[in-house]
Amino acid sequence: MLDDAEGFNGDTYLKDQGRWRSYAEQELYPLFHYKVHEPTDSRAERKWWPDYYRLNQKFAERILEIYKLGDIVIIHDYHLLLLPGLLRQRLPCIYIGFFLHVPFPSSEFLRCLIRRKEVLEGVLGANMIGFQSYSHSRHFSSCCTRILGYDSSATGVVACRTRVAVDVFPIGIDSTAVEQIAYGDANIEEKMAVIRELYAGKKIIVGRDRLDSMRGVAQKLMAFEAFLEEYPEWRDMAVLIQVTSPGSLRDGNDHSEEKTQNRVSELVARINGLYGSLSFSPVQHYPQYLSKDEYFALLRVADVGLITSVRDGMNTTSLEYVVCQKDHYGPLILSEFSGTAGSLNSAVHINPWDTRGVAEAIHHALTMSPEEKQAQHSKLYKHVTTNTVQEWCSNFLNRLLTNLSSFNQFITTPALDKSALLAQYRRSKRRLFLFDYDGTLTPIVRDPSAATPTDQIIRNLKTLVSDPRNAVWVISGRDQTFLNQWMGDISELGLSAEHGSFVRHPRTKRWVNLTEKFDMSWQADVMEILRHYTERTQGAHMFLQNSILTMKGSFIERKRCALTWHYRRADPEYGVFQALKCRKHLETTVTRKWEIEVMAGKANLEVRPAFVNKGEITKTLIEKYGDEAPDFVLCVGDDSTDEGMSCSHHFKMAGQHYEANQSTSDMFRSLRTTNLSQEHVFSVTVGASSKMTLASWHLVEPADVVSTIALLNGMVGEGDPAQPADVSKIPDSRP
Ligand SMILES: O=P(O)(O)OC[C@H]1O[C@H](O[C@H]2O[C@H](CO)[C@@H](O)[C@H](O)[C@H]2O)[C@H](O)[C@@H](O)[C@@H]1O
Repeated sequence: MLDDAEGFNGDTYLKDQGRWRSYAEQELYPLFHYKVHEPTDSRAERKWWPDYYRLNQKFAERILEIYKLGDIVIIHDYHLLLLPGLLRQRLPCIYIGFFLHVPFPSSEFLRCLIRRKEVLEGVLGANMIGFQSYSHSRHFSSCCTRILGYDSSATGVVACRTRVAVDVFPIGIDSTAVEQIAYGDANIEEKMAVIRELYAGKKIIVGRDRLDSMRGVAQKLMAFEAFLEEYPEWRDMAVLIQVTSPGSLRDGNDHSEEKTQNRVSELVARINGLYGSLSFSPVQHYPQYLSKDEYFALLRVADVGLITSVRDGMNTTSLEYVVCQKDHYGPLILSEFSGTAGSLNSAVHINPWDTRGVAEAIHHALTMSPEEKQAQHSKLYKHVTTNTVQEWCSNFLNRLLTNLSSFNQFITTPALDKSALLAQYRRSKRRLFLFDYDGTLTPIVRDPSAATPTDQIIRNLKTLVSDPRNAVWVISGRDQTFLNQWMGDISELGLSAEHGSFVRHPRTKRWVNLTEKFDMSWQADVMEILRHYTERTQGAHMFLQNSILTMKGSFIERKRCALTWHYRRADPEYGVFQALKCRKHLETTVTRKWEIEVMAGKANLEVRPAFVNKGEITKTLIEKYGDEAPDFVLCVGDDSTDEGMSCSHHFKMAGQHYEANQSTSDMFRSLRTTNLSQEHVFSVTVGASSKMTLASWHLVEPADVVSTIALLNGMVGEGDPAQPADVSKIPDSRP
């Protein structure tokens, strides 16, 4: 990536430190603050990206040198977004917590980043990702769904093989240290006296910001100008002391920092020209760094603190201001776009874009009664001194440890032990195979009719059924027509359609309808509700995995008995939202009237008679063996409707009913109480090892299921994943 031919040798690295930060500060930082730069030929971006990658790689290399098993790595901020992924590649079991100090933008903004995918995948290498505020965490999860196609919620993202926790940790300051410095230094008192003397008889409004466009200094000045215009009584009575420290590289590559600087100077000159005199300028602008003494003196002497940032992660000045006002109770005016706004509820909240509104807020702050100021301040002070940075550290660590221990102990399902499976297969005489279809024998794709079995699957199923010791069943939610069309020719294969509603026994052509006597009038009521949601859950153009997809919207699959409402082709987040509403609607109306059940499948809701399910059919098949129980059972499924399939027998034994929300420990304990000998049963879920399941084993994807069958058939190399023939067959990674 970087070599001497490019002119990068060790010395240059050391001298040219700024280049390592270029990508983070000129691309990520502005974009994370909702700022897109002017169109460019993207040459600079292409130059910065390798440096950014290399920087992250260097950190990874150094960590790997000193890492010991069990160590926890905590990574901070946007300079190191790739580091979690780089570490995870080398050490799959490493524990990583990541915290982002700046905002995280909505997917509409992140999409503008050329390297959006790499950045998201990189940070998803962590076990837990922390954000300053709920909206940032929600945006992140939504980006993972909309840009990477992963399943996500406000609390986590399921990335390929594992669940990454997402949480909110608003950061605090070391309030004790700030208080000790601000109140324990005679120099500060001296400086305060000087400022007070300079502005004797005047109210002091203080602003201290970095000079970049995100800090809203121009907005602040415009609001101050409006304040002097609207409230002439304050013209000689109030001064705005604004200190702006120079920004870093961060304002993008469109010279906007320079523009902000010019705009600020113009505004200062205009306000002082309009409302100042020879003896007094209402805006005192200091474009410089402040010493610690000066900074704390200014915060202590202020009558009002004014923060108008248009976007920031956590505004520490606002927190320090609160500590410094413990004997003066100056109100804090705080932008609602500041990361601290969510925590500092008692501040005077403003919208920096509402110039007149901010002017009014300044007047209000200056005219508050002493009691009101004190009451407001004491709430702010309590918050800042309770939610300190120390508190933040322990919260972050505790939550990370909880997440790590729950992943490790309860959720992780081991990969299928294929040698144990093969050994038991070879020594057994009565073998039962139960396969789900969608997501198990074939990958999940966007269009149900495109999920057809490959030649390898058919060949392997045929070989499997040809052994008289094997009873092989496909137990699916699909209807008879579909199963007949694609697997009907394998006469030795048992088929169960629509979640156990219809059964075709091996070596028969006839389908038995188990719902024959069931009143089907419920379908009309359910259809009406499903139509209502179909009409309201339309399609969208969506960006997924680097291509634009036209999502046609939700639709109803009408089977002979069951009705399935599919929302995979709707906007992913809106589809989930509508499905929740639809499910609730069904469960508070039709399921009370009829003996029917609503199941949440993969991007679908299915409604079918309550007495048929995959568990029931499994139970019947096992019971048929009577005293001669099968000595080999392989049961493979991928979604919640299959969970009942792998455990029906032991739940009967335990006299319990399986509840989807039953705690994991209960579920696994129950699994061990089956009446079939445990070493004869292989219940396998297809998906991540971190998936909540009753199964004892997992395989990552349908291709692994096929290769496992091939292994039992002695057809090694037969189970290689099929190449998708057309775009409709490209697996959809969302569950
Ligand atoms: O029990 P299964 O064999 O797993 O069948 C469950 C449902 O699968 C089908 O829908 C699902 O797979 C589609 C193709 O990959 C996918 O587009 C859809 O989003 C999934 O929900 C099928 O259409 C349903 O009838 C089955 O009940």
